[in-house]
Amino acid sequence: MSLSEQDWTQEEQRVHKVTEKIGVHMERLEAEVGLVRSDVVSIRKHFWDEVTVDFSTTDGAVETIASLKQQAEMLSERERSHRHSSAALMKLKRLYRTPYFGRIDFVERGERREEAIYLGIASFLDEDTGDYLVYDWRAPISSLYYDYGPGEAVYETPNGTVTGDMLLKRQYVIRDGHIHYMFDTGLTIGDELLKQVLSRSSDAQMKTIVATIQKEQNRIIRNDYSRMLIVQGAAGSGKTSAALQRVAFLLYKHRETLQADQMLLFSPNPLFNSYVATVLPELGEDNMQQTTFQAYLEHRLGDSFEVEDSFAQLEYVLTGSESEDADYTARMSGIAYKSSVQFLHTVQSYKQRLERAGMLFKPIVMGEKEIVSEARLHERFYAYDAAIRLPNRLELMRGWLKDLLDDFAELEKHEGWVEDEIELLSSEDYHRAYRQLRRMQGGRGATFDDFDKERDLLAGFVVRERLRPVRADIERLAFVDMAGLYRQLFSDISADSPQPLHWPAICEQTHCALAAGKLLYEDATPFLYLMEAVQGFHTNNAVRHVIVDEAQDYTPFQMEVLKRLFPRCRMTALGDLNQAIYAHASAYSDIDPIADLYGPEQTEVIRLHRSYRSTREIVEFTRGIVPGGDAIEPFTRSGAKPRVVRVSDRGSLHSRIAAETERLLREGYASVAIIAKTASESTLAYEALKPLMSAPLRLMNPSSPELAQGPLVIPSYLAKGVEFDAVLIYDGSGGQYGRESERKLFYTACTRAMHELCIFTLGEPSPFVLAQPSDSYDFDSSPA
Ligand SMILES: Nc1ncnc2c1ncn2[C@@H]1O[C@H](COP(=O)(O)OP(=O)(O)OP(=O)(O)O)[C@@H](O)[C@H]1O
Repeated sequence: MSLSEQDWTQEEQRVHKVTEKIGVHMERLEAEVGLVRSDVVSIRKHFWDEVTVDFSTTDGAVETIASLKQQAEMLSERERSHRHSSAALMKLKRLYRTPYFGRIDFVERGERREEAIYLGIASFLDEDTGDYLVYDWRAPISSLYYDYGPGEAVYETPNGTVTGDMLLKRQYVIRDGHIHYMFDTGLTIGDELLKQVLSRSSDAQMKTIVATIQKEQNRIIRNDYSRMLIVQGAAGSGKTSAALQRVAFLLYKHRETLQADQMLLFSPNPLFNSYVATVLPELGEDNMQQTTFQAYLEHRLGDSFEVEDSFAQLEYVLTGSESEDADYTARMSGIAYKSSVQFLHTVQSYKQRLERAGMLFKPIVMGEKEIVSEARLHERFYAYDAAIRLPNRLELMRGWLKDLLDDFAELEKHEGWVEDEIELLSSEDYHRAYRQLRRMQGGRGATFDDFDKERDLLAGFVVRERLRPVRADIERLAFVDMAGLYRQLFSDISADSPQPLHWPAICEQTHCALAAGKLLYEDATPFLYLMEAVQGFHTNNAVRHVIVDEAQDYTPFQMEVLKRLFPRCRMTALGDLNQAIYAHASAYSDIDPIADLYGPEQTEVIRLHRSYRSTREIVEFTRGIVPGGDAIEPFTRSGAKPRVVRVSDRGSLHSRIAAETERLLREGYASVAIIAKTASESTLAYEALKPLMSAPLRLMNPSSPELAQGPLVIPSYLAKGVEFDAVLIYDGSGGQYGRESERKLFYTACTRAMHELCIFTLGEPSPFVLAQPSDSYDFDSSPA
């Protein structure tokens, strides 16, 4: 629809008027922020001037504490106010540059007058008239913009449904107070604008999408009733984007009760964490908490075991070969089994059996001396009423053991070694003992003037110090032999359940790793689950919403652990079965294990079929790689066809890749990723390519904290969730991507490309390439 000159003039004038008002408000707020800041500085500087310190009398102490408290409260109130007004100022600054991006004219049923609603990243009120000059994109009425085109339209408010007619829907690109583009649109949110947005060059940070949210994405963002929302969507369909705008939406809708630190995102890797970290701040919200499942495993098990990480497992899986290595074959079978629902059920029934028999304990010892034998622990445990749950029995045992330890300590005081230790006490220890004694007696009458008493107290101190680690072990239930219980589980399976292939070798591998103090990645979560089932599940009630990105990579065990860990939270799980790259992927032939987590009543599944990231040509090529790919719809943005470049030796491979990278950089692409299959192949590629390039090349590995700008080399599994202007597959030959299990990895790597995709192959291309229609890519086998 073409817009008249008058429209342009009016709209320009409005932008001018609104930015002017925002400017006035900003100036006022800037002054306010300055004042509050100087208050904070001054209170911090003169904190002690205002406090009269007097601890010589009880009244003096009470007064001192009261004045300290008052001073601290005043400081924290000023600090809060500073944070608040600084955040408001930041928001206004953003609005000043881009006050709004959309407009709808809406007339409510039964009303005469239409209202023009302008949408921006935050609301802005005209103080003189009380009118909204800009509506927050998350306000109830703003959903009209995302859900409807001109015509009848409906939106939900807390007071019910509002129906009416949308007379106009207009989009703007406003930068620094000037309208760059403006057009009226139909039902979808301007394909034109979306095309422009998607055509731009990517960088190391994800962008907000509020101006161009699509209807199906809006359903995800505004869904506020399901306990579990599952988003199953094609690569590049906006799952992560929708989830992040959803966080912003929920923070807005529940602003009285929900804070950013009560929302937690589980990311596939730390690189991804940094990639998405700017989205919420750009929307004027604080960032939510971000972590990885691996970090959680480390936190829970890292003190007792060396926990293998998921990437080390993947490296093993991707570099080994079934035909050459029996260990490898057994481990692959073990990974699949240990990640299965069947194994989850086996662990659950094992736990039930432990209620009646089979618990294993470690004797409680001090050095060589046994304080409580294994047999006694065992006997005590099964002496409790069988109806008492395992964790509760252990809780009772903990109390019992602490009492036993006190009795033991009392007797131990008279042993010869104690006398020797007292003799050896340094003056520092002696003073510690004295201070401890004072503390225990509440600071009253503690003196070392009586020799016997002194000896007794020092003996108590010495024994207590010696028993400190024993007490700590009892506190953390270390007397339960968890490694033994996990090992025993495997003998149990031998007895009465169906066993996977290569069972003896799987048991052997598990035992060896445990004996070396290691937990293989596939064992870590089952082990944690068993530990929690026996000792009691850790829970976190503070977190109210958990978002699991790349949920297809989570095993049923991991999902179960998350469910139990966050019993009060709602969950959003984002996944794409076509990108299930782990060896345990067969655990999900569909999303059932995730869908079953909270049951159908509490679960909603939304599917996204449209892919926005890549050009039509790239989507048309990549969707052929995966089963069911026909359902993936490309967005109407065109670019060059993917290229397949076949070379015959590694030297040409490197020179061609270097030349291609340089070309792409010259053409203005900011992010060019050379994606290798594994970390070891990435290192090899990096070392060879670095000297051939004029631009600085970066190597990404599992411990890289953030995605580098510019050209980089990255292992395929680390590129998950992120995107690049151009992707060069380092070696897409049949040798590298030939096994069925590598299909999804190859798909994941190729779908990282936004504008250009080039697959280099050393020899025969992968069967996943050759299976594509030959007109879906350009083939080049000429020498460099
Ligand atoms: N409505 C939209 N408006 C503008 N850009 C969008 C929109 N939806 C998605 N995009 C863009 O498409 C790209 C892919 O989005 P995103 O990473 O959220 O997809 P995804 O489904 O999580 O992808 P993957 O599963 O492949 O990691 C991003 O650049 C994102 O900004």
